[in-house]
Amino acid sequence: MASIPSELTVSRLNSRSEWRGKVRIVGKIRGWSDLETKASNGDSSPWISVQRPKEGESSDFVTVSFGDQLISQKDSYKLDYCYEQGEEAAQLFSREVRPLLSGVFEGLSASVLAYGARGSGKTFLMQGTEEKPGLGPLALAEILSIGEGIGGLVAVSCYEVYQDHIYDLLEQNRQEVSILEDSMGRILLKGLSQVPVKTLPELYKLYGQGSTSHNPAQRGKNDVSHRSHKGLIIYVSHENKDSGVSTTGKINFLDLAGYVDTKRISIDGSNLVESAWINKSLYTLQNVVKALNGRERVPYRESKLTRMLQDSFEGKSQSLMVSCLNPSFCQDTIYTVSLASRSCQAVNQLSCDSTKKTKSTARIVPIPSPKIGRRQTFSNSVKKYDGSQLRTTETRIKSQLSTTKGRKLFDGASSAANSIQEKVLVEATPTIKPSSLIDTVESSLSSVPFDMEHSQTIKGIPEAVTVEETKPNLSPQATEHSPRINIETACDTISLEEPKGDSNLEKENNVLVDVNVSPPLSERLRELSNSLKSLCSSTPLACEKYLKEDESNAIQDCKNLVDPKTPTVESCMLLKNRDIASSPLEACNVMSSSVKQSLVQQYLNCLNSASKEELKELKGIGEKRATYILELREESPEPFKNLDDLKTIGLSEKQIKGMMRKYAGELF
Ligand SMILES: Nc1ncnc2c1ncn2[C@@H]1O[C@H](COP(=O)(O)OP(=O)(O)OP(=O)(O)O)[C@@H](O)[C@H]1O
Repeated sequence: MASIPSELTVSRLNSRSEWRGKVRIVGKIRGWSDLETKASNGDSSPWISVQRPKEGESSDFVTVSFGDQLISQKDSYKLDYCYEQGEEAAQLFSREVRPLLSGVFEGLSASVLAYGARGSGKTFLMQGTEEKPGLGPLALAEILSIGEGIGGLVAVSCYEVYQDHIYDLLEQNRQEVSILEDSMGRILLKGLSQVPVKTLPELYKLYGQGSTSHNPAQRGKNDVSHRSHKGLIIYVSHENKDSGVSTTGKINFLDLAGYVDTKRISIDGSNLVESAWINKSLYTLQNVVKALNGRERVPYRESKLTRMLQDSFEGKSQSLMVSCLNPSFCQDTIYTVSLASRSCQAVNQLSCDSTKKTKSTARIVPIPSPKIGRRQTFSNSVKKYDGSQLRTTETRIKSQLSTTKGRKLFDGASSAANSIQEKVLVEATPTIKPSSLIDTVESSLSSVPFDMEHSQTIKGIPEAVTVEETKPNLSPQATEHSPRINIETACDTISLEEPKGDSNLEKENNVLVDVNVSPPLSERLRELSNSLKSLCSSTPLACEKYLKEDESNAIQDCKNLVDPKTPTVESCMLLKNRDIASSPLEACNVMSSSVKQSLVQQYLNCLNSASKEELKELKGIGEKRATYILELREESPEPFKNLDDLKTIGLSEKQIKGMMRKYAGELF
């Protein structure tokens, strides 16, 4: 029988004791570059110091401190470990990455993420050079040598995440990759090629090939800086000769784009959008890491980055986050390490309390086992719904508005995104195209929100859950790819925090979710989801169709839903409201929020697709803003995903709120 080398299993088992939570967070101080060594004239003492726990101390953490004549106070942060200058990728690999590999051979997923300020050595650590290979090549070399012994097949994918779009770097035309989820909850990356590799030089060749896609000459004129997250996935497939069961495991190496404080550094319009996307995905990632060991719903869907990593975080998967630190003064490095420390302490606080917790919320997500072939891509086994038109949104909104409270609707409208204690029951708000006014039974079902008070009256939602801030998932992608009602996602909890001054960090460290409360929210919501699904399935045709396996049939079926006997929007909403609301007033409130979201979404869709002349007719959008919006749309097809995104065109929160009030008021 082909078995996994015992030293790997042993090292993995040994490593588990160091793994307090699902995510281990370590620091890595970058070595001096040749240029820096020359410039420093021999005086190159780092501004970061690392204190390790003294013998006899109970703490396992290391403390990272910053001190320098340039900053007055000394800040210190706790991490699981910190690698100092002189400790290179090879050491980090042996101690942190090698232990993950046996899991990969067992069919599990793992991920290694490097993040940090610009120039903090992320690429050097992850990719390295041919002389000094980084973590990705070191892992591949080890996987190839083990794979050879057990007859395993190894393949790789390379991708980048640019402004919330994923591109295949091994395809010359930079094909866009879509994230799909099958009925088992497995994440499939449609359009991402997997190329078999047998030797390390083959990987370097592919890297070179992939990096030509980064060649500015091959990109558009607005694409000069092109900061993006870049990833390498190594897949290992092998068959257990005894059981005949074949498994595919994978390990994801992600070189995250550097964090830049856009408030501190002046950057031009296009870079601002780029940085905003990068920072948004980094905040989401931080929130995902914080939520992973808790009962909170993990907000994977808030960015493509975290969504695509979902199955590398779930189940038995383990992740390593390496916080890369500049050896000389860099404000963004302090911010990076403070994020790392917060995530680390959240993870560890939660894992310390794990003995008090009820059973884990983690699902074991089976990993797809594609047959690895030349440029093979995952086939799309997931149904997709094309948003067929049943009736006009306009009519629906007007009729809904007649039952709601007009102006009050938009108190706090600057954030459908920010409204505290607002919850969406299902994952996606309808995507309403101004031209066609799409409406669907599903999107109507999807647009029913409820607030925490309501949520606490629903069977299955624990009252003691503290949700700080929540926002509806307005992502059109979510609608596109996930036609089924998914209540868990709706309850994603994110903290919409801006980068804070470091003085606030201590305070924030204390704001943690009370983990002693049980049972897990996601589990209880899953029960609720199932009861709603059965409710839907008791109505003929409509809801059921989304669950069909065959995509084209489903699309055709949805198109056929013009049958007047199809359950109407109202009937579906009524059914739902009856479940959610305990009184007519509550039902009315639920409907109000729903209408508010529909209007917000319609407004955003208009910003994302209307002509310049139409844009200028919108309140608050003049000639300049309309031009800028068109520029933003050239860079990203849908730059406005929530009302907060209007800040990128220079509108304040107050202005956004005022605009939305007028917009809603004019309907009357
Ligand atoms: N351990 C090291 N020893 C010597 N030089 C290093 C080391 N790590 C990184 N460098 C050098 O520091 C510079 C920045 O490194 P790198 O490009 O990896 O940073 P980065 O964090 O990926 O930057 P960006 O965010 O801009 O992509 C490079 O010139 C690199 O060669």
